[in-house]
Amino acid sequence: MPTPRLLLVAACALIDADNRILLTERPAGKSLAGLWEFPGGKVEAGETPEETLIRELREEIGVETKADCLAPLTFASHTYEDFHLLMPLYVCRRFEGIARGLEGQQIKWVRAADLRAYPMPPADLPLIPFLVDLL
Ligand SMILES: Nc1nc2c([nH]c(=O)n2[C@@H]2O[C@H](COP(=O)(O)OP(=O)(O)OP(=O)(O)O)[C@@H](O)[C@H]2O)c(=O)[nH]1
Repeated sequence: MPTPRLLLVAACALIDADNRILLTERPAGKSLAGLWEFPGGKVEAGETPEETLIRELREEIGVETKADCLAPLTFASHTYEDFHLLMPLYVCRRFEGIARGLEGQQIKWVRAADLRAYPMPPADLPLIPFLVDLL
């Protein structure tokens, strides 16, 4: 079996003053619909992962942040059917704005210990212990 193409996606664990993490629900019609994920998206040509996250946080949930406020935590490396996902996970505690689902998606602030109650894409499951340790 040939190795599927590599897809670079940047994701962010946004953390509020109560140490809760923001999850967003993948909308109906998309792949992995209904699963809860970290905000983020594909790194487009000419973007750094930090630029991707600043753009996606603005577009998806109306939150403003800066590259300085994005700290690398860990990454996911997972083979899906059509691609191999490489997904750096950043942590961000400093942001402006009140997060809301600007694309019609549900959002939830979740304690690290409760993350497993939310069905997540398989690539995300190995990331949970890093957040539990951090928080
Ligand atoms: N943003 C984000 N994407 C994730 C996570 N976990 C995970 O497997 N992914 C995958 O990474 C890709 C993110 O791409 P995207 O979110 O920009 O893509 P998209 O909305 O166009 O989705 P689509 O290409 O499935 O239609 C998706 O295939 C998604 O399933 C996560 O925690 N956050």
